[in-house]
Amino acid sequence: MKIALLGYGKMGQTIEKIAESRGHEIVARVSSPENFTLENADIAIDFSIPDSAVNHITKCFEAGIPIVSGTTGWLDSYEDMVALCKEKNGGFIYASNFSVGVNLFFEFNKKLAQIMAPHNDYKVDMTEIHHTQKLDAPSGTAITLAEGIIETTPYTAWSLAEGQSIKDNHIPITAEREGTVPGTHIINYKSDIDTIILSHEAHSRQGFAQGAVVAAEWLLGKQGNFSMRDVLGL
Ligand SMILES: NC(=O)C1=CN([C@@H]2O[C@H](COP(=O)(O)OP(=O)(O)OC[C@H]3O[C@@H](n4cnc5c(N)ncnc54)[C@H](OP(=O)(O)O)[C@@H]3O)[C@@H](O)[C@H]2O)C=CC1
Ligand SMILES: O=C(O)C1=N[C@H](C(=O)O)C[C@H](O)C1
Repeated sequence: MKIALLGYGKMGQTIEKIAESRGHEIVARVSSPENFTLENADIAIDFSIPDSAVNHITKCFEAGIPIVSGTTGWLDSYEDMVALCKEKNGGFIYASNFSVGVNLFFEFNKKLAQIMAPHNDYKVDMTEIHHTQKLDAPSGTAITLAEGIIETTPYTAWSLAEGQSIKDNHIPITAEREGTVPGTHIINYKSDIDTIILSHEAHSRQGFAQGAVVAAEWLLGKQGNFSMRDVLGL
């Protein structure tokens, strides 16, 4: 595959190595808002910044290039991008986290939430820990985890825990920024008697990048809006 990398920072560069090791060619490395060309690309992989994601996705649909989007922090426009994908017969996968381990963790999270739903003596809270360069909070992964809990429990929303009191039916999410941490997510169910903890700790960016390349290989030649559940057959 000929791949355009939209965003060539920590993730773009890790994806480049993995894509080349799997026999793909990088035909564009984009790291500025200036006009860029998708000429010669079979597919685009976007790991850039929240403010550029919608523009990147729109340009790909207009150029008929399928796009794998890993950028977080732009999800207010997600439904618009899904509609545009349909209108333009595009190919699209967004995932807040492309690693296989985290996608399994998403499934465990939903199952645990289902089991915990009747036990209202347990209160849920979440902590995500990332490197200090991260622009958005909470992480996209934490938002996906919260949505997985909201599906089957009396919780109706999530709120960033920043000292103020949080409504009983909101899931508090604490976002910590520390050194170079690639990504850690911890879900606590706490009662007066005990705490149940489900956690995932990424050791590097390898899993995110590998998952994005696998998603791109899977998406090539398909039309529609897909998820990592489709890619992994979950
Ligand atoms: N879904 C997933 O599995 C994962 C998602 N992410 C998400 O991916 C995104 C990128 O993460 P990461 O690589 O760590 O971040 P970096 O800051 O390392 O890289 C961002 C890149 O985007 C570039 N950029 C800035 N503005 C634009 C623009 N307007 N158009 C194109 N490129 C631009 C930056 O260029 P410059 O350096 O010149 O500013 C830089 O190359 C984040 O949103 C992060 O949350 C991260 C890991 C996994
Ligand atoms: O910015 C990061 O680094 C990461 N972002 C994603 C997110 O917001 O969930 C995925 C991963 O946790 C790393």
